[in-house]
Amino acid sequence: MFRIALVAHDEKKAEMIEFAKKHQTVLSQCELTATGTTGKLVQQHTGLPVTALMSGPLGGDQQIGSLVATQALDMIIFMRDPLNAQAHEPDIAALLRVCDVHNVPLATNRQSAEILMAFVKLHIEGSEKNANRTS
Ligand SMILES: O=C(CO)COP(=O)(O)O
Repeated sequence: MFRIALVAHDEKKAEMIEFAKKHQTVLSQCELTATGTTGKLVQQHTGLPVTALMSGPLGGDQQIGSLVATQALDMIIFMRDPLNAQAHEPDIAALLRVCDVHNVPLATNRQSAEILMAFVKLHIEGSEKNANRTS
């Protein structure tokens, strides 16, 4: 099962919700973790179970980073706001860095996120086909 983290800055929360709704079927077959507010919103709007950690500015990005460092996540969908400065910029930079350190796929915009979702979908469909063949 893919372990995916969802993170969205305030200006990108609506886009994250729309993204989660669009990919609800695929995401329902994944284990979802998120920063606090993103997680609550995705859960509210989709009904998907999401483990919501601390809010980003309060340490949520660092918690996601620690999951990356311990190989507890397979990919991160991070809808970043490139136009507004964030108070917790150092935490964000650290999260991006730790993904590169551990070679964990990280999408920081919608189109990259779509490509990662297409990969996850293909993978899930492939596993289902294999399961049907062997059963
Ligand atoms: O700030 C964030 C990522 O840097 C996101 O945090 P929230 O999901 O709690 O808004």
